[in-house]
Amino acid sequence: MADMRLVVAGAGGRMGQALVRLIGATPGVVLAGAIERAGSPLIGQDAGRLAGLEPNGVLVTDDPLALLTGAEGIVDFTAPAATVELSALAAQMRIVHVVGTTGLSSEDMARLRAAGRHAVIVQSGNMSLGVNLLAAVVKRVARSLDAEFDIEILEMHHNRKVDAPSGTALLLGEAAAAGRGVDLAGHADRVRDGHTGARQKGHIGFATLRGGTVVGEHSVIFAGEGERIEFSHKAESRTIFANGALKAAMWGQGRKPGLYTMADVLGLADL
Ligand SMILES: NC(=O)C1=CN([C@@H]2O[C@H](COP(=O)(O)OP(=O)(O)OC[C@H]3O[C@@H](n4cnc5c(N)ncnc54)[C@H](OP(=O)(O)O)[C@@H]3O)[C@@H](O)[C@H]2O)C=CC1
Ligand SMILES: O=C(O)C1=N[C@H](C(=O)O)C[C@H](O)C1
Repeated sequence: MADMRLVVAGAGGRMGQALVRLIGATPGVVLAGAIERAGSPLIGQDAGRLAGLEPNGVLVTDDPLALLTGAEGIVDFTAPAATVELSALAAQMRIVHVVGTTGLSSEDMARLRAAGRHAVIVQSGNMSLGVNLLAAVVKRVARSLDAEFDIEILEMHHNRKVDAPSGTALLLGEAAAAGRGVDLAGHADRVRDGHTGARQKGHIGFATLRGGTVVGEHSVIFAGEGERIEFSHKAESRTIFANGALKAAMWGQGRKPGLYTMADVLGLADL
């Protein structure tokens, strides 16, 4: 089978550069294009050189439509508005759209679901194997512990991150809520400030730290009477996310259109 031709959206960003490097080193995929937003100073630059490699001849453009006609997939770690637009183009082209972008609203998710009628969309707040396994463990543990155990989710990221709580923290919160059989939206304490009153039983709390160059760290804490169970994941490199994203792209090729998650890709969905 011919190599899967992939376009990287946000190719000049932290994740975009990691993807360009990994695509160059991964059998079965080839870099078919690189996109940045209109007006970006990166337009016209060589994507390989931007990623710290030898020039690869793929020049960054702001015209996704032209690139996607010659591609089987797009890997997208950008911003919510861009991701929603790209999902509509992926639907038009009937290709695979891997969405790593976080900070998506429920309206954005509805747009991705609609695009999934025609495209294969794989969306996850964290593409790593470790975090998706952690989510499966958290769901299972939450099923066994009642609301006497308070669930708190703590995350830390680098000082350039723009959304909070992180996509991973929310994914872990969804897993905990699913294990408990409740909906996260009605049970999440995403921010605490001032005289909040005592903790509400059954709620899932989030705490956000930002600083330095931390790639991504998450802990889920089950705090009970006289004991505490903690599960953590520490990302040491962005390659783990890029690796998951490429796995998702190849998994999606030839699959029925739909909105999928990394749990589907990794065979963890029924845990
Ligand atoms: N799911 C996962 O496993 C992971 C998800 N992420 C998420 O991925 C996203 C990107 O993270 P990161 O790489 O660190 O961020 P960066 O800011 O480094 O990169 C984002 C890139 O996307 C570009 N961009 C913005 N709008 C558009 C557009 N309309 N078209 C094309 N490119 C665009 C930005 O350009 P400009 O700077 O000019 O705006 C920038 O180059 C975040 O939402 C982050 O949370 C990150 C790591 C793992
Ligand atoms: O912005 C980041 O850097 C990351 N974003 C994702 C998130 O919001 O959880 C995944 C990872 O933790 C890095």
